[in-house]
Amino acid sequence: MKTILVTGGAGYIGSHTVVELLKAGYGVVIVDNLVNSNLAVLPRIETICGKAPVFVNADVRDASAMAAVFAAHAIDAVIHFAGLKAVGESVEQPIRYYENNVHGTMVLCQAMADAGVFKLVFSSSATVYGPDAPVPYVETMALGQPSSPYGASKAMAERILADLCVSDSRWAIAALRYFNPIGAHESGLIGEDPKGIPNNLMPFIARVAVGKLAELAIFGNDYDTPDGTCQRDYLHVVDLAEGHCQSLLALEKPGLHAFNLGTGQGVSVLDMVKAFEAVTGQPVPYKIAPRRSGDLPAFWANADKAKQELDWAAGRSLEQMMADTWRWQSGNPDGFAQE
Ligand SMILES: NC(=O)c1ccc[n+]([C@@H]2O[C@H](COP(=O)([O-])OP(=O)(O)OC[C@H]3O[C@@H](n4cnc5c(N)ncnc54)[C@H](O)[C@@H]3O)[C@@H](O)[C@H]2O)c1
Ligand SMILES: O=c1ccn([C@@H]2O[C@H](COP(=O)(O)OP(=O)(O)O[C@H]3O[C@H](CO)[C@@H](O)[C@H](O)[C@H]3O)[C@@H](O)[C@H]2O)c(=O)[nH]1
Repeated sequence: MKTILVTGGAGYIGSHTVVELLKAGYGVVIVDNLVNSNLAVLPRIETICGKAPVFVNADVRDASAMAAVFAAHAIDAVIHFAGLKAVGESVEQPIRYYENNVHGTMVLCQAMADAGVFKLVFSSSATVYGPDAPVPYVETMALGQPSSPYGASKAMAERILADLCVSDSRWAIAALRYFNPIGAHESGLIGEDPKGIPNNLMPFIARVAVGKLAELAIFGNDYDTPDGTCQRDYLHVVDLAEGHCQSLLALEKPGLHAFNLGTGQGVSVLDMVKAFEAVTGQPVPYKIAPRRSGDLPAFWANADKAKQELDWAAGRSLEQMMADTWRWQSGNPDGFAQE
């Protein structure tokens, strides 16, 4: 049985990926400092899978703690989710973001090399293409100039990982560029649980529908898009989790391999509201508000490379994303905090 170290495995995408890894027969060791997650996710993972991951409460920037993890467990590969992800917060706290996302990745990689582990799957983002890239984004495009420290931290980490691969041919790294993951596990037991008022569209819609927030503000309806609202490539978080399992197979080839993980379809903010209402029957009151600084009008993936090289495609429908989001939100109105 292969054992995967999952940093940030208590978080939103990490927890769904841990479920898919356990189901696929991997052993899992989670390292998470719980800065944006809750221990209550662990028994829920065990309920879904019938088995539990090992959990280590540690920070990936803590070199001695990471050395201890590699000494205690025979790790075959690492999936590195641990990072901070709020775009607006990163503009206010750039050093905290670079320190966590860039320095954290460097400490992890050094610990891996010291332990003789050279297979890594890295959580990157569509934002690395930068604001000027033509749509759809394709992996052959150069990294752009992301406009936020968060986006820049992901692009910097990718550059460092590319340099590592040049320095030592034992490294095999997949940089997975996620588009907009939404939805929840179909069990309704785990899902996205942002602290405070959500920044992202889907959890905001879900909190309006469950009565925790009064109305959605749609940030701009005067973009040059079919209905004037921004378009994004929303994919089901379980499809994304499966993409991580598939990408582990790509780690047989040395070097840095970038993959877009998205559906290839752009969906507008208004279409998201309509789809949620149609699937759940819950009204989502909204108002049109000014544009949000830094938002791009529209972007989506060319996901052909993942299909060809990973045999992966985002197959779950928008309807399923909405139904699963609502099952999670309505069954857990206070997220994991109620436990
Ligand atoms: N959710 C998205 O829309 C999205 C899009 C593109 C990329 N990503 C990236 O994917 C990864 C996972 O995102 P998510 O949505 O699951 O976020 P999340 O905040 O739910 O999960 C991140 C996890 O990492 C942990 N963590 C953060 N810093 C840590 C550190 N220094 N040491 C140990 N643990 C630490 C947090 O406690 C949390 O459990 C992040 O790197 C994020 O930047 C997310
Ligand atoms: O209350 C809200 C929240 C969002 N939006 C709009 O909804 C769309 C999607 O916004 P959001 O869910 O915040 O996603 P993005 O801004 O596309 O950013 C996400 O997707 C990027 C690409 O993967 C990642 O880099 C980011 O971390 C992640 O937050 C945008 O047009 C927003 O203007 C609203 O109208 N109202």
